[in-house]
Amino acid sequence: MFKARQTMDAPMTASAGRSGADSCGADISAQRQPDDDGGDRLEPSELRQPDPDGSSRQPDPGVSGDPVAGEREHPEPPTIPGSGAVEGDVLPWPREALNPPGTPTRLQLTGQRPQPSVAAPDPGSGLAKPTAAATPTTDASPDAVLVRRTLAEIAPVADRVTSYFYALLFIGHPELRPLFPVAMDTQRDRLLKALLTAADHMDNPAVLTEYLQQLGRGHRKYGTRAEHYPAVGEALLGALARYATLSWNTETEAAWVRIYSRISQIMIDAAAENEVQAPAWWHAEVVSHDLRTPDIAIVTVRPDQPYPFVAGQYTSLETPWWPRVWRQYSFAGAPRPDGLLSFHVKAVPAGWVSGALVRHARPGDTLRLGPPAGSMIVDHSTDNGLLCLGGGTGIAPIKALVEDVAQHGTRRPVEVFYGARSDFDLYDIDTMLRLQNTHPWLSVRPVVDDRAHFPHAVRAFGPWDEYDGYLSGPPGMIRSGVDALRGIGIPQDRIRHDSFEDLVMAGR
Ligand SMILES: NC(=O)C1=CN([C@@H]2O[C@H](COP(=O)(O)OP(=O)(O)OC[C@H]3O[C@@H](n4cnc5c(N)ncnc54)[C@H](O)[C@@H]3O)[C@@H](O)[C@H]2O)C=CC1
Repeated sequence: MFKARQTMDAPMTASAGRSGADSCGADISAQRQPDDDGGDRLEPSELRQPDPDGSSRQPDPGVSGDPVAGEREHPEPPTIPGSGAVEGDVLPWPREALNPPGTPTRLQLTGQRPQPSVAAPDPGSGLAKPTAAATPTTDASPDAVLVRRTLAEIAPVADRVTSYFYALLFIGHPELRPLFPVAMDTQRDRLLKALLTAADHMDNPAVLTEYLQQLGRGHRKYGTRAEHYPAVGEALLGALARYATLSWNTETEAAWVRIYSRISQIMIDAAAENEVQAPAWWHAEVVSHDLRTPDIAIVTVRPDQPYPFVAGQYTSLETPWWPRVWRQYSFAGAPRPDGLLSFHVKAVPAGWVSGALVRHARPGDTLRLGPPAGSMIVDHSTDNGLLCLGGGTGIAPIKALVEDVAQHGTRRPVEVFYGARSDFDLYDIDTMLRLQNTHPWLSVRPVVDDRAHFPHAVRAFGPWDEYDGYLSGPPGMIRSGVDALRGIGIPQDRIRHDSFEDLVMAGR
């Protein structure tokens, strides 16, 4: 172990030094919100809410405990959005389709209807589980075989590994504790999960590198500096050695040191490169708050400096009420000339950030935004149509994709299926139908379905062989949507959606 620890200092390279010198770690305390004094030592129940505008507004009364893992808010990669159309564009589906565009399709599912697909494990739960490729195969590298053996061994005790990892980290390096949220209960495994997920995919360098670069850039907003990485590596190896007793030996430890050195170096380099191009975070003032249902708000903000992004991407967002608790939201529109950004936020049960954004944010409040991320963007190198499935607030990036196609002025058919559990939940249908009226190449089909069969509605339409798929919504809908789109003939490599883990696993 000692040897391993020494070896893990390797990532401290020239670029690492650059990164550390003036990184946001120093700035973050300057940016800390008024309520943040000593906050990281408080338990959630002790939290006092700030009152940034002097009013008595308080965060979500429904918040009794911890942030919920499912709060995207956006499935976070463990811690990855003028028309030239001519009227009369021919849309490649039969006109005898069930309902005309714009008419809600009600799925009266019977025995004859498509059955729900078998859901894959929830990527949001537990540590990185060894994937199909975790089974040693002849083409897996020797290090990958060793690393996956460890992952398989610790999977059943994931919670304990996580607790031990953070205990080691914070006891050995208390100076790192303030970089993490006050309440770690559901956030705590994001870092570890990211590392283990990366390790599990070490034989897929293209995907791994892109993922880690994004992770490295994204960590700048937390105040992460290059010199923090060895401490994390020590805690990682300490936790693995403690719980993978059967597979842990010198050889395995050396393999983990090599992979962690690679992981951390890619993250450090990406952060250093990004530092000269972009701020670690942006401040953004809420300029409008449109409560569409009691639980869903469209929040529009004005960043304090230009915010470059591409339609289909998402960002991380921190409210003044819950410092260092970040959640991800997709941009609900393509970049616009006035620079404003909109987000669709649904207050989920016990959702700290979502509750605060829906129930307490008001014009004049200031949020923080992390860098843009995500690769669910329009492929402009093809003329293929876009088959888009947006479930619930997952319609937000789909709207951005539609605006993007419109801005490019191409005549590509775009077919949007907008799924919701009830008519009431189709909170943005008017906007989507307005877009449909403006753009002849666009069709919007609301699908009201509360039995999780929504993605299979596409089967009744088509043909879809000249379409690319874009999926956005709850993780289960994405998984079921991938199955449905593959079932109607769209190859995997033409199906786009967020979530690194889903992408990697589906790509094997
Ligand atoms: N707000 C944002 O910017 C974005 C949000 N998301 C995600 O979208 C989700 C939206 O949640 P809600 O609005 O509550 O959606 P919801 O739970 O009400 O579901 C929306 C639609 O998806 C269907 N569905 C749900 N689970 C399914 C499953 N397992 N298989 C097949 N179909 C399923 C439902 O039947 C419904 O038609 C959240 O998970 C959020 O993280 C995704 C992208 C962007």
